[in-house]
Amino acid sequence: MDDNQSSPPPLLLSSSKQSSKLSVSTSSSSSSSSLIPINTLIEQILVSLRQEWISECDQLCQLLQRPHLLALMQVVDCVARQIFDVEIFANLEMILDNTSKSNLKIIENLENYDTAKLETFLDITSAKTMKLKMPTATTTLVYSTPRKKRRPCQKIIQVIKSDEPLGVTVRFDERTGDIILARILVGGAAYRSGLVQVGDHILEVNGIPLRGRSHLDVINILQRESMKTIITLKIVAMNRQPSFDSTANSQALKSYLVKACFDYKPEQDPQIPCPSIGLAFDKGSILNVLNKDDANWWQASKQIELSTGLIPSKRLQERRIVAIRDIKSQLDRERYIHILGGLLPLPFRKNKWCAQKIKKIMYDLSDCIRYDREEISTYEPVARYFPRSDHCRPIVLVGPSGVGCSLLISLLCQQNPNRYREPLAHTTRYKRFQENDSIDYYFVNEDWMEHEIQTGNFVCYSKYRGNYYGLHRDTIKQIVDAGAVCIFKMDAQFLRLVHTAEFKPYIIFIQPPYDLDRLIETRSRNYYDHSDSVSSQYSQRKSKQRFAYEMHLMIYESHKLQILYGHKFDTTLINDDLKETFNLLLDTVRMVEMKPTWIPIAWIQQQNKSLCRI
Ligand SMILES: Nc1ncnc2c1ncn2[C@@H]1O[C@H](COP(=O)(O)OP(=O)(O)OP(=O)(O)O)[C@@H](O)[C@H]1O
Repeated sequence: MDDNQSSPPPLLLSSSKQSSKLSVSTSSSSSSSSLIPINTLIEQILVSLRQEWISECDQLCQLLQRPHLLALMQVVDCVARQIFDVEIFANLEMILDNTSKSNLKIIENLENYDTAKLETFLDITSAKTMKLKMPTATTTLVYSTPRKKRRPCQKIIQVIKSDEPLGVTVRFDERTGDIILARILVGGAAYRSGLVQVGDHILEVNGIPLRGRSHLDVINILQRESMKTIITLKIVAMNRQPSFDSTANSQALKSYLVKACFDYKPEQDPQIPCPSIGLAFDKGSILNVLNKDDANWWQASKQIELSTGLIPSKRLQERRIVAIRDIKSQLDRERYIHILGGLLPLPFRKNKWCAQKIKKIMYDLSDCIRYDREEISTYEPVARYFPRSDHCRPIVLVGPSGVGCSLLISLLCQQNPNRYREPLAHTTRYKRFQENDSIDYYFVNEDWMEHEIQTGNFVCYSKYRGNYYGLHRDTIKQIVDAGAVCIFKMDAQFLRLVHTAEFKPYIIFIQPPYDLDRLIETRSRNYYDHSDSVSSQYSQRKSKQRFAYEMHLMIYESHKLQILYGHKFDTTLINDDLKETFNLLLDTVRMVEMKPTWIPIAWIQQQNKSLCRI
């Protein structure tokens, strides 16, 4: 390069200024012909910085070593070479680690590079780098044929990534035989490269031509090659935007958080376009939905993991649930039932005591009178709720009969009676001699109670031996207004009456251990202590059978509750060892009091609406 040349490339100039300040001896400033690549300059600056004992130098070192910055600098060097026509690449192999022969070919082809396009590419890459946190390094090189009039240009692109998948799906055009990019996962390696777009045609992958092969062959090749760290694609770029479309990108990144109301295992889903990029999740997981462009398959990531995957859209999942519910044949139900999520195989063998019951519970949801068929839960939009001093979220325990909800509540209330309080129930039963009104129960007359039930003031109620028992919403409100934590158990079928913006309850499911022997072991001492005295061996055996049957039923009931109402549970505690369960309960309740928790976004919207009305 001529010394008198008016405008040297800005990045090179700034680098050499920097280097002189840090006393790096470079020959770049003295002679134009010995202009050195930026990457070499950076290495020299790093050597010099590492000799300094200043924390800022450390930070600068880290910045300069970022893979994306280095990738950008490689491209800048290429551009500089084109513009200034100087030999700046002394050693091509050094520029690209792991350079294969095909990569060298790409570099050779850079001779014919369209500089304007390279600059566009730089814009794209830098814009993406600014917008996204990148968990893995993605380096991209691009070679494109000169664009002829109205003809889409062919490109060879290269993505250097970790062992993550490339993050794309393809579809086949049966008419033309083209293999077309159908979907690019937000945040995936291909997305971060910014070099491919939905609609591009893929001609080759790592030098293997794809056209003319069977679908299965193409899928196998793509799956195998896309897991490699360096992947080179020959594509025909269709419908390209002239420059990076930042609005489209920000649209794609507009995410929203949902709580999953079903379990999902992509490898068991026969309909997913590509199981390896599916996102597995459990009921209750919080998902970040990043892209809803496809009506059937959304793109989402989990809260803790950054990688994006495919999940069935709300519409698709709702349709499947409805379809599966109406399947008549038992065999088909068993085949597709996993798509519903949560319908687990039984954890123990059927026996003569409950074989009939099993079938009903597991497969005849339509027969279950408690099940609300109108409610199809797939994803529930959620928001964070920060603890407030004027509203402690009530804690509701739900579980199969006999699992231990009452015992846990009484232990918690004994631990701190001022902080944890159980609301008193109402009853129409007559007051017994030793009982006191407002201490044992609120004793009320039947007309009043029926009227209150009609007006929806009882959050749960039942009739036992001709008498009503129930929990009035005012009794819960009184405890909440007093600033205490209201804790009570309730039948799951009434959850919707209390699962409201007014109370914002935190629902804990108390589950028995699903190991039947363990359940019998933990509960048996209690049972035999309290069971009637047994005289003969026969009646003892009968009593044991009856007890085992009850434990069976508890597990069944628990499964059923999880299937039907699991999406409403905030957490699940397994009541195995009583002391451990109690400690877990205490930790959970304290966590709800002190830390942010997830609530349905609808509760916040409802509250805002009612504030507006005021
Ligand atoms: N972890 C445990 N280990 C041993 N026994 C337990 C455990 N949890 C509960 N129990 C016992 O199980 C019995 C039933 O408990 P509890 O009455 O609390 O159940 P519940 O869920 O309230 O049932 P229900 O709704 O039918 O009243 C009690 O005798 C209790 O002592």
